[in-house]
Amino acid sequence: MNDSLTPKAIVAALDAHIIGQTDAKKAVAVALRNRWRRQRLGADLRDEVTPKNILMIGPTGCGKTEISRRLAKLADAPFVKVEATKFTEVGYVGRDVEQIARDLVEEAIRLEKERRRSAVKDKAEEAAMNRLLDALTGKDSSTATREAFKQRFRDGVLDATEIEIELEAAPQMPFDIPGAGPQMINLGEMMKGFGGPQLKRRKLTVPMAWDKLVEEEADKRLDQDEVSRQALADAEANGIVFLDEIDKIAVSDVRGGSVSREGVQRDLLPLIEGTTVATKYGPMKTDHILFIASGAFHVAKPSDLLPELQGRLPIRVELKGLTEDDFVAILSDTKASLPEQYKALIGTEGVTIDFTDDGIRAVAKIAAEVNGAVENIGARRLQTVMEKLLEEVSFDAEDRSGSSLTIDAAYVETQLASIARNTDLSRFVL
Ligand SMILES: Nc1ncnc2c1ncn2[C@@H]1O[C@H](COP(=O)(O)OP(=O)(O)OP(=O)(O)O)[C@@H](O)[C@H]1O
Repeated sequence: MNDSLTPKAIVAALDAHIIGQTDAKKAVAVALRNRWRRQRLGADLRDEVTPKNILMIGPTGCGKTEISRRLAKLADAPFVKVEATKFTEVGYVGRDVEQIARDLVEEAIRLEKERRRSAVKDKAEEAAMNRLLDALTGKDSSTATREAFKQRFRDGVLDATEIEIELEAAPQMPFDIPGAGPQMINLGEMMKGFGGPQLKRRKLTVPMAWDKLVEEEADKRLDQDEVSRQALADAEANGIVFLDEIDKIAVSDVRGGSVSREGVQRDLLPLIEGTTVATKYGPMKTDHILFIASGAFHVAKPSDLLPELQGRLPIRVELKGLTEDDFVAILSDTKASLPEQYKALIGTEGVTIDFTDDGIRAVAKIAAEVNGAVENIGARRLQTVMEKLLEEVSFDAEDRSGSSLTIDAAYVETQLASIARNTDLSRFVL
């Protein structure tokens, strides 16, 4: 992990994307830094220090997932999000929770491959280009023809052309056998025993074929054993699991369903306390995974969770519901904010859109109003409101090329006010 990721630096980096919620940002920042600190301890003490897992309490759409996801990205750490309620569904068997660890390893594998692909990029691209030219011009084509096609490819002339290429078939079965884990059949590996991996012909556009070929050529050049080993270690030491809706498996009453909910808590416990899960890359220890559990806790309270589980989530942070002013800040002060995204997207069609300050304020006001009148879904409301606001322009942007549009309070009013003020309608539309 990067030495410069001090708690202050982490909070500052999160501030660029998430408005407010300082307590939660500080808690995750310290948790991440503690991992860095632990790596610097002597071996005997290092094993004793377990992560101080976090319980985030706050209404929906206020930034719980976003903070955790951004933290993982910052740390380049494997991250998975799981809904705790998923395990209360019909057909659930206790060991399904182990799938969380397996998913984390898969994510670590993806990250590890991504890191290593850049090292073999040049060689992979060279080989991919040869295969692409074989497909476009035939294996026996002259150097001049190949060079000409290479140039056309680079100039984007072939972007809409479709070609057939041979790719390795997916290396494993497309479905998991519940609980099978390590015994999962790896078709790619099996086929190697029968003279190489299975190939499959696929028809793709040239740019898509290029991406697939580069990926395949890069993977061929990676030491798969080394990738697995490193990814497993990465998941064990740096993995972050976000357990959403933990409040929904707390037992606040004795009515139906509570047994299974308590059962899920019991099943989750070993994972959080530290156990070894069999994965197809080898056994994985879960002791040092950081768990961030989250829930609104409108009905159940944290004290309704099993005491053992409460003990494993010692850091409690409360996140606040977002106000109209927060919405203004989210729209104006975050990196790659929604208005910026729409501006750039519509800009590709030659239409310039600009948001005025009062336009932004009007969007924030309507989002807050609809949240109050219909259902409070937090900052997610901004997405639905913005989408509706720009629906018309998004649809016919190509006819407006060269024009510009100023989105001020008056424009927002005309587009949205009638929907926003009509509760029944906004229930469906916004
Ligand atoms: N404080 C905030 N600042 C900026 N954007 C926010 C904030 N809170 C939420 N958002 C945006 O709203 C969306 C939903 O937020 P998020 O996924 O973090 O919700 P959540 O609190 O985890 O809710 P849930 O428990 O329902 O999953 C995301 O796109 C996120 O970027």
